[in-house]
Formats: sequence, structure tokens, C-alpha cells
Amino acid sequence: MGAVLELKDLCKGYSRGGRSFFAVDHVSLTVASRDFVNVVGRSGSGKSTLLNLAAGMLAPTSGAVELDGVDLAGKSDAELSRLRCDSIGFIPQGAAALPNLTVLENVMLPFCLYPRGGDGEGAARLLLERFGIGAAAGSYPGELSGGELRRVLIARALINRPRLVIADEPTSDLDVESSRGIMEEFSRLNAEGVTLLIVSHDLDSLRYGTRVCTMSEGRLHEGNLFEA
Ligand SMILES: Nc1ncnc2c1ncn2[C@@H]1O[C@H](COP(=O)(O)OP(=O)(O)OP(=O)(O)O)[C@@H](O)[C@H]1O
Repeated sequence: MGAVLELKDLCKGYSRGGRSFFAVDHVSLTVASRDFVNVVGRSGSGKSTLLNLAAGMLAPTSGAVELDGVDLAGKSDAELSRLRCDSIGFIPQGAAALPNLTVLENVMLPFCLYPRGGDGEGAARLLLERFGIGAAAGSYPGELSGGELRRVLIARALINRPRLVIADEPTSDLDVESSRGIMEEFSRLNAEGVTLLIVSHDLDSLRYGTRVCTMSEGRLHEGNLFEA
């Protein structure tokens, strides 16, 4: 299978208090089609920075990100937005829904951003049903629980049927049962052919993936070394 996502010797440097450091330090990772990669690691180890680089939200200090063989370097913001909207279902940490749009409108948003054919409303309603929140289609985000809201954001990330889903702690703040429901849904998506790269705090989530990588002080290692 070809690589959906390739991170090549990726670095992201920051400086704080007069000290320079790499939040992401020479990371290489090949995510093949149908991989389900979980990334674990301590707080501050660089997981969110890595996902933001992978999704083209952040520019690397050095190294390259290739999506389906296409280097993201040199792409304009508009091109990156389009690419993300079409190819990546990105669920950032603490992602917010737009408060003045209904749940249905929030889910349809990426569908409406660029002209495309098909039945966006029908697809959005199906996703809401799939995540057990069909009855909330006409509600506003402020009227939903944290777990319901998270499912709305996941549905929104899936509306354009992305080949790759990148999610930063998609089950944070959820109870065990809700977390399992979401991970099982990710697992089903994976079985349908979707490739996933997910940061997870919850070690129970690891059994749903096909690979685990550990982030430690900006470095990425294959395997779960988190508890070692
Ligand atoms: N814009 C920034 N400027 C300076 N330092 C930053 C910036 N963004 C992140 N960092 C630092 O880079 C390191 C990695 O941060 P990152 O958010 O990627 O970690 P994380 O593993 O996702 O943490 P958590 O699990 O707590 O979300 C941290 O030391 C953080 O303080």
C-alpha cells in the first residue's frame, strides 16, 4: 500500500525564555493507507505540534510533510485549506463548533466551503445518525453535552469523506463508555478504508489501532514506551 502521509526528518523549533528547543525533533514517519496510528506521550512531549505539522496547520522549521506524495511546502494558505478540506478530516484539540450555527449546519460547513456535488445535508444527517445524535440536528452547540459536541466535531471532520483522519485527543473529557463508542466508530472507519493518525491520552484506546508510536521530548519512537 502507498503512503498516505509521509513525515520526513521533521523539526519544529521554538524559543522560550531565551532558550531554543525542538518541540518536534527530527521525526520521520510513514503512514500507509489503512494504518490506524495512535500517538501517546507525556504532556508537552510534542504530540499536538506533530499533528498540526502533519495537517499543514503549522510550517516545519525543517523537513517535509507529504500528503499522497505531494509536498506541502510552498503551498499557499488557500491551497492548504483546500487540501485539508478535501483530503484530511482534522479534529484539533478542544475544537470548537460555531455557536450560531445549528448542529446540522456545523457538520455541513466543510462541505459548503468549496463548491462540490452531492447531497451535503443528507450526508450530514447520516453521520449524525451514525454517531447517535440525529435528534440534535436542529439544536445549537450550547445546548449539547461535551460528549455530544465532540461527536458533532468528528462528524464535521468526516463530511467530505476524507481518506485521512487526524485527531488530537478525540476522547478527552469523555466517560469510558462514550470514549469506547468513538474509538469503535474510528475502528469501523478504518475497516472501511480510512487511514487514521490519533493522539490519545487514554491507553485503553490503543487496542483499537494497528500501530502505536510514543512521543518523548520531541522524538518519535515506534511502539508504546509511554509506561516504561
Ligand atoms: N507556539 C509555541 N511557542 C513556544 N513553545 C511552544 C509553542 N507551542 C508549543 N510549545 C511547546 O512545545 C512543547 C510541545 O508542545 P505540544 O503542545 O506539542 O505538546 P503535547 O505533547 O501535545 O502536550 P499535551 O499532551 O499537554 O497537549 C511544549 O513544551 C510546549 O510548551
